[in-house]
Amino acid sequence: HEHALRGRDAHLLLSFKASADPCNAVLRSWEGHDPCSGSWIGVTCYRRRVVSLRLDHSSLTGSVTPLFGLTRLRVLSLRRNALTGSLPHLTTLNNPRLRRLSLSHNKLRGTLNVSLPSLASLRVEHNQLSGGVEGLRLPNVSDFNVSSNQLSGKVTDLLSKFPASAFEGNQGLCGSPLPGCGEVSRLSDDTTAVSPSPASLQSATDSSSSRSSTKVGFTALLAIGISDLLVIAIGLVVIVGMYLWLRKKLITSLNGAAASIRELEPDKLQREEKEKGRSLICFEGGEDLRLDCLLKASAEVLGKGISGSTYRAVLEDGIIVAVKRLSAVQFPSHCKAFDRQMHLIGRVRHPRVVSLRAYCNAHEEKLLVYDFMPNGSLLSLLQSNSKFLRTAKGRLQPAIARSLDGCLSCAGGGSGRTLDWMSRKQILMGAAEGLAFIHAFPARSPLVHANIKPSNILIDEQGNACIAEWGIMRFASNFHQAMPHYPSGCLSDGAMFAAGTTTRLGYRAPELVNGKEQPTQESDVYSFGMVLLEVVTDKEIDDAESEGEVMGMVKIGMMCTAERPEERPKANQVVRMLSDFL
Ligand SMILES: Nc1ncnc2c1ncn2[C@@H]1O[C@H](COP(=O)(O)OP(=O)(O)OP(=O)(O)O)[C@@H](O)[C@H]1O
Repeated sequence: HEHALRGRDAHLLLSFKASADPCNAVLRSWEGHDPCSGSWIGVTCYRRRVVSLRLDHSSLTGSVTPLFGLTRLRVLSLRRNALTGSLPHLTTLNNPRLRRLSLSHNKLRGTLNVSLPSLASLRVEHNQLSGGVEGLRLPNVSDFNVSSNQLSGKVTDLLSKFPASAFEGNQGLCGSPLPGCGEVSRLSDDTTAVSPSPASLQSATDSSSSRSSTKVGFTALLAIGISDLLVIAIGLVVIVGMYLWLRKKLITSLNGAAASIRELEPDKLQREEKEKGRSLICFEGGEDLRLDCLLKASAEVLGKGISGSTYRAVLEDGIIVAVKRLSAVQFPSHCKAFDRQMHLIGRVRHPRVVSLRAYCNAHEEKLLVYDFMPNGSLLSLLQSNSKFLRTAKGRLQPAIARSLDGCLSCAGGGSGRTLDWMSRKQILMGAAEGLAFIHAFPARSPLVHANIKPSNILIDEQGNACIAEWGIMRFASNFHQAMPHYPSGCLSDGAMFAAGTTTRLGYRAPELVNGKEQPTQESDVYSFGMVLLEVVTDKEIDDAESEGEVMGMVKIGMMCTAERPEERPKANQVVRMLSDFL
């Protein structure tokens, strides 16, 4: 039975592929009948059943319907594609385990009917969904957004706890937290009530003219005047009295409230501080991560650097994340600025930047949870590509050679693939795009990566390079020691020569060597330039086509590694220059 269900998972994924990627451009790795072989991009399995499918920003088209036949699915994330069609009625019957459904920024139509107690996150903003929201029965959803669709009708009581931003951009939706449904019609009623019709105006004129024609005696006029004055005076006394009474009440209650806040505050703060210390602070896409689950997850060390160790953690639901455990020596304090920086990093979302999904800043533990990049780092690619390792492996006993493969994958998943010229250019371009995005991100002061080196350029499921681990190093206590420089002998001589560097500074810009200057966007460009020179001057490039281009790329590297920071190009200029080679 299980075997048949596995076969069904494969069949459903392949029928999704047929409509989503008809040209076989993105889902090329979806081949054969085993989605759990580890080679199908975006697919995560647990006990050989598909539990997660993440293919954001993948230019997919067609219908998502086949995917809802995956009965073990927990996470479905297909944001920013061009998916069309409607969503089927989702119930516990078909999708009993679905926890996260992220289909924002697509072209989905039809109505929303989802009754799933298991669902914790529903994001379908920026689609063309229509109809009401009464079909959403989601008692446990904590992350919800249906904004910028064509939904209409009243927001149900169950959903009214979400902020207005979760519903905005739907012309026809009304009711808390949006303006009330009756308000528009009441307003128009009021308008008709107060705006006099021509007929009523006519009759008012008639009656006033008839009054003026009536002769009223002086005594009567005096009596009317006095009674009017009396009414006004009484009214004034009542209003002043009420004002004084209300003012007194307000002051008493405010005093009481202030006193109670003062009394509660220390406790409350302590409690919050404690809770904060124990829990994860989650950002977009990490909403259902929990610290206890993370600590229980089976983990494997990916590597250890100056800033701490990184683990590959497989959570209960089969989701894989990378957890960076910051070294207590380098990051001993628990400062507010660190929290502010993490919140900033958690907001940065770009296909070429590894997303921070959550973090924990407790006194005894600082954990950063990132998307896991399954194809290792540029460092591992360069190493597994190196002649030394290949020739060494040739001379070794088969068993030892196999263990060398293992070592490479420990060091970040070295694939052993040949790094051809085109891949090198694409990796550099991806990293430059990620860096340019970080540099241009709006923030109070310019954002800086401060740790650019090949082990922080990671390769995602689709083979794209992404920039990782940025913005942390400025909190390291021994910041300058921790800055990216490389153990002598590792950076290729070609790169050192091209950069005109005689001393072994590695990726560290010369202005940072005295230990007084803080890293800047210019020093990031320097580090990137060193990486670029290393990638393009590698003796292993044996692609004849590349010969003419190498010199052009070296020129870019030399510009980036100019001695004077102000002479270096900006990251976005580097992107433009690199694009000429692609
Ligand atoms: N999100 C991730 N997905 C997959 N592998 C990762 C991820 N983050 C880091 N790694 C890999 O884990 C290994 C260890 O990374 P780590 O950041 O701890 O050390 P480092 O980059 O060598 O040094 P530093 O501490 O200076 O950053 C590296 O090979 C890195 O490529």
